[in-house]
Amino acid sequence: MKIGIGSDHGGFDLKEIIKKAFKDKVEFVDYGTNSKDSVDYPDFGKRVGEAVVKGEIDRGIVICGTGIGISIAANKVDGVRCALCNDLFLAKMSRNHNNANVLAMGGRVIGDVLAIEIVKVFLEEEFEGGRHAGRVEKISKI
Ligand SMILES: O=C(CO)[C@H](O)[C@H](O)[C@H](O)COP(=O)(O)O
Repeated sequence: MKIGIGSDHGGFDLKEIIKKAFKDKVEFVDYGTNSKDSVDYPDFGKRVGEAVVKGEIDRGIVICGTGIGISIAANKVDGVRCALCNDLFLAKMSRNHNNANVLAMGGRVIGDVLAIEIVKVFLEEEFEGGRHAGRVEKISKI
């Protein structure tokens, strides 16, 4: 699976940890940032969101300090369903019910071990379709 990943300075450390943890299982495309120097999270949410919609990557992961700003930015890209998941249940539901194509997390909110488990769930869980398909379709028409 080809995963795009991006962060601002608040998510940079966690981005690097996620890349290292999944390096044998996942092909990552890193959309930056590349250091802890202060940057603006909308730039990275946009890059990853656009890459998903263009089909350059299968799914995206975006990380800022809280996960809030970068998820809002990614969701501005038409076709993106970015879910801010700072726990395992939300990560599972984001795939099963919402067919989320981008995962957002807060690098200043959750620990490394939990974040790795969240990514694992996000990558493994599938969309259930059925009654959820029409709802997701309605989202795309908004
Ligand atoms: O959490 C964020 C936005 O929702 C970002 O990570 C920002 O970095 C956060 O707003 C804090 O910014 P700062 O410039 O590092 O204080």
